Amino acid sequence: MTANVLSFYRRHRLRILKTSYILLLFTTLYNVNGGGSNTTANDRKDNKKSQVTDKNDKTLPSYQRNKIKNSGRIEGYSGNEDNDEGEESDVQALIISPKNDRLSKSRSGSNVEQEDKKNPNVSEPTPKRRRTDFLLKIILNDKKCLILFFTQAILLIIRTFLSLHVATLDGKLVSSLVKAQYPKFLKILLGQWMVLGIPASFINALINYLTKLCSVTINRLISKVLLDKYLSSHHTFYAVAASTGVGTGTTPNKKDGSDDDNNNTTQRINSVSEIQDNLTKDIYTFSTNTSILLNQLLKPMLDLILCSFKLLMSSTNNMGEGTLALGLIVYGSNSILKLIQPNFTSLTMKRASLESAFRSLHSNIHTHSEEIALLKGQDRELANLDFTFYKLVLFLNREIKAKALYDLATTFIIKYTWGAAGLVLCSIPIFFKGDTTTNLDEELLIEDNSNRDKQDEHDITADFITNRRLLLTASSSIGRFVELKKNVQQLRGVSLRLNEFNDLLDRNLNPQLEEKDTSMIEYNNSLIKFENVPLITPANQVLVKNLSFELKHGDHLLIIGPNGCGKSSLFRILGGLWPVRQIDDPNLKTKLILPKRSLNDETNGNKQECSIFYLPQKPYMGNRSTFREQIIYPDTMEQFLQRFNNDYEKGDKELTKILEALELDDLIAENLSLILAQRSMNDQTSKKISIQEQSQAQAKNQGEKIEGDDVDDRDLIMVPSNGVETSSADDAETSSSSSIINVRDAFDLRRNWSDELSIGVQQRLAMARMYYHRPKFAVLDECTSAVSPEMEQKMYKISQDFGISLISVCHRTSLWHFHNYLLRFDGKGGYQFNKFDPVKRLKEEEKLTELNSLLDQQVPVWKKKLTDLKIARRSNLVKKSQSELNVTKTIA
Ligand SMILES: Nc1ncnc2c1ncn2[C@@H]1O[C@H](COP(=O)(O)OP(=O)(O)OP(=O)(O)O)[C@@H](O)[C@H]1O
Repeated sequence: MTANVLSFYRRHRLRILKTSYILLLFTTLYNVNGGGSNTTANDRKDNKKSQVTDKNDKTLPSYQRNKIKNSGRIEGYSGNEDNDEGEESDVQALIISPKNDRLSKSRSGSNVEQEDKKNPNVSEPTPKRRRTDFLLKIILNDKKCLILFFTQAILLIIRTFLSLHVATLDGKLVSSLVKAQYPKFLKILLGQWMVLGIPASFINALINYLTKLCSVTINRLISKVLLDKYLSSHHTFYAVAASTGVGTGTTPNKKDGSDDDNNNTTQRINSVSEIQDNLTKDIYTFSTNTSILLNQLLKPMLDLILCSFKLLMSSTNNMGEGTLALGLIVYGSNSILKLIQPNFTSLTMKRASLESAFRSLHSNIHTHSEEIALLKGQDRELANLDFTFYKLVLFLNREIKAKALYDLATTFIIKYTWGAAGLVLCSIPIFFKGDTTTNLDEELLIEDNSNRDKQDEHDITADFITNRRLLLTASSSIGRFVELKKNVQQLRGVSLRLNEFNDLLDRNLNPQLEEKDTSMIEYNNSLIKFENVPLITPANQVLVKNLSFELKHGDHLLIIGPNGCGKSSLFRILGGLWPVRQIDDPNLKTKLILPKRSLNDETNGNKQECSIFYLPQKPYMGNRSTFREQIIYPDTMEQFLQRFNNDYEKGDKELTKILEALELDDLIAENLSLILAQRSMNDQTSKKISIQEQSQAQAKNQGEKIEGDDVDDRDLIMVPSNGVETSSADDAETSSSSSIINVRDAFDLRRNWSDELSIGVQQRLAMARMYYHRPKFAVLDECTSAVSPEMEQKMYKISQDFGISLISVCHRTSLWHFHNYLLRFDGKGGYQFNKFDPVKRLKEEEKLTELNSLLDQQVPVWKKKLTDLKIARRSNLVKKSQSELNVTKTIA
């Protein structure tokens, strides 16, 4: 039986060994991909362990901990050194939960239901399988990407064959060295080894180039898809920001400490920064890691297969079995490594989330620097920053600890255990030389003893070097597999983040919303009609149960009411930012008729006229855009040129007219003077540089070495000239006078508009925008609050002269006479909509004011008189009773 098996094995030895290698390789590969699920439990164990050890973590600067504790303003922070456990568990809860609870929520039933009930925009949770498709689909659907991967694969195969050839040449080289065969050595070195170097270097460089090209291509593809979705409509990016940013929490609540609460808080804190990271950092990391994936996967696989096959075919006996044994050792030790491997997927997600939270706080300070500075809120901000930074550092410490043990084990096992096993394998033919020749005829061996010895010596040296080299390659390939496992998990972490973001975008894509709303929404460019429309906030607060009114083009509506009654909310529904909800009463039908929202709607390539325009209290000023782009926003330059038949002058004239009407023509002069100042600065710099260049040339001629700060000065010349025409640097002295400057340059100037212009000027500039677009309806939400009363009157008057129907919220009665309809909210869910006679109403208001002031003046006077009278009456009574007493006394 044993003999049969042995003979079968001998007959099919090569096939059995090859199949075993491949099976072993694929099992290892499977572990690379499937390791994540196993490690979750380990990771939790790690986290628990580190939670205990980190309780006494003193690695943080004490000032941070003290600062956080002393501030006592962070919600829920115990502020007690002994009570670190609470804080730890809170931070831990935050860390354990994935970055974003969008995913975890979608897996936990009850939370989803509650959340979905609250937010009707949230659709059914997306199955996990769909998520994995998104990035893969993008890559697989792109031909260029596939070609790049395919070429990369071919090049990697060629490189592996070249490496094998180099290994064989190495063996031959050393063998000829040992035998002192110098001509043969030189022949192999120059004739084969060096020649092989040419294609090898070319292929290496090409692989590097293709990997980078692949990374850029994937980056471009994913960025395009996500950005297109993100900015697909005015609703999507607003809803995405609102859905992640709604909420008041700034720091986790320590005491209730539930995971979900913490998750929600993390999500809210991170929202803005998270989106930025998703659209920049995550895409970059994903594309870079994906582009090197093939290299990481294919190279070690090919190396392993080819090296082990080569070892199998080796002239040395039992080398194939030895390699298989080595493979089994590797498999076993790899399984041990798995036990202590941290979950890199979750580590990547958590780190990214905490980093985003920290960055988000920084950008918040940057955005609101003036307000915070005026409120002297730096201590509070520092405490918040410290707290967030503390959480990040705490997590990083844990991550380092978890990785350190793993790295230690990996290094020892890969470098030393596998290295030693490889050396033992290589030494077998040397130490057991007799065994390798047992099959040879003994007689022949005795006869050719001296010759065979020489031959064996040659074979053994060459084989040893070749085998050693092959084993080294195989061993480093297995090491790369272990690395690959880590990278694949990290890649999975990033792709989960991107998939979550994609799901969020999908949920907020406008078409879904419109589909739902088509029955309730109609478009009419000359009419705004609310029919039984409830005003409900995204937080489900009912502001007005049932609102109905109608406004035709040519009418002007004034909206008044107390703060928070829903004036701006009405505009949000009108602007399509909040969904239109169906009224509760089944007998009533909800309908909203409104003008077409978008300014940029195009039919057959022609831009349609603007139908509705919104002016908020704080106008949006796009920094880094030109003055012209500021006024024509959101139109592009192409649309501007199209409107004025490519005639800049005509367009700028129109803009100047608008600015003059708003008394903003000063801005043109201001821009021109800024350009002049900037240009003279540039002139001076170029003059300075030309002088320095001259002196440098002179110094060179004299053989002197010049030391100077010319590099810094050169940097100055990089300041953009903002389209100002300047003469050449040669006649720098005369350039100021000779250069031409015109109004067009003033409109081409780029400035930090939101920082450099006062709110009043910004409001006027926003009005200029409206005049430029000349919409049919304009929503003015306290948009003139920072403008002088005279200018305000002028602005409203011009608007009406342009035929714009105004829907305004304004507290000043001086603007009432511009309106003929009134919508009045009472702040308790009720409203009145009437025709509005401003003259009558104002007269009544004036009467009321007069009466009020009269009362204000008269009431204290009459009050005083009443008091005096009371006193007088009391004193009269006393006097009377005294006189009566006297009379009685006299009578008596
Ligand atoms: N994005 C939002 N999510 C949830 N609730 C909101 C949102 N925006 C506003 N609200 C709530 O809706 C209510 C009405 O807000 P709105 O801005 O419409 O008031 P307003 O009448 O314009 O007040 P004001 O005159 O002070 O501007 C407020 O209670 C506010 O808290």
